[in-house]
Amino acid sequence: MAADLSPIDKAKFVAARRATQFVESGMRVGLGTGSTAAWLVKCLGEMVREEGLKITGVPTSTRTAELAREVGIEVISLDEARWLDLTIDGADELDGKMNLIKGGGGALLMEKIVATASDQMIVIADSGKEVETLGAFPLPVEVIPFGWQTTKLLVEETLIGLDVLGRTTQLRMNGDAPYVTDEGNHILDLHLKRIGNARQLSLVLNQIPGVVENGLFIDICDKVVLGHGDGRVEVRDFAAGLVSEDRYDFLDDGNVFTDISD
Ligand SMILES: O=C[C@H](O)[C@H](O)[C@H](O)COP(=O)(O)O
Repeated sequence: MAADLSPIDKAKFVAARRATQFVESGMRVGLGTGSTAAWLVKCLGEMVREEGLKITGVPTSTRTAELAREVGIEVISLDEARWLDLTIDGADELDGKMNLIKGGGGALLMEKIVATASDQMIVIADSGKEVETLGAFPLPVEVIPFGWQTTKLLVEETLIGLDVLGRTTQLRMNGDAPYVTDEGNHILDLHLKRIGNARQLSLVLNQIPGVVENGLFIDICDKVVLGHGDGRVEVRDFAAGLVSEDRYDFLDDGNVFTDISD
């Protein structure tokens, strides 16, 4: 599964693979969206098929639902599960307090609902996603299509009084048409460059009529599994700091080896 990967894909893969160590049989697991989460779903699928792992997955997008079914993971809805043991998902940016920007792939709304409905959220990412201050990655804000231009103006007006460096907002496009999320909404990408107070920004954005949710995940993530291009992978816990650092070796036959002790 891991033959001939570029360094960035290696980093994503080892983060995903290491995170599977936190998944136990019987768990209800929130399955994230994006290229890193796709590795996770593939690794979990392999464990279901070859090692008898028994889990039910709650996907955070139609893309992830399709992939999960394809690799053999039983899929249920959040309404069926109600509450989850664990969610594992990627991120576009993460800071030292484990606050995140998510939604680069348009799945922020379902991702935030699923992560919040979980006892624990683990973020898997390549080390390039780590930043000192959030904001270089454009912040996705999901808005309902009705009156989106007015909502955009209100968002821009709101940004004037806040601690951000840039204030450009753009409707996300899919070719010539506005991008439409799984829930039928549009996305405004906010180019803020630097977000001084992410908690305040998140609260203020969600008060604007027409805004459904924003991509700031504050105090939601409990653990980060950070992969590096050379196969190293760090596990960090919000409470304990750095918990472990392991290294995966990529063998010529495409197999991956490590001796993780926990
Ligand atoms: O909407 C998409 C999600 O928030 C993704 O988890 C995020 O964009 C990271 O994706 P990737 O793992 O592809 O960088």
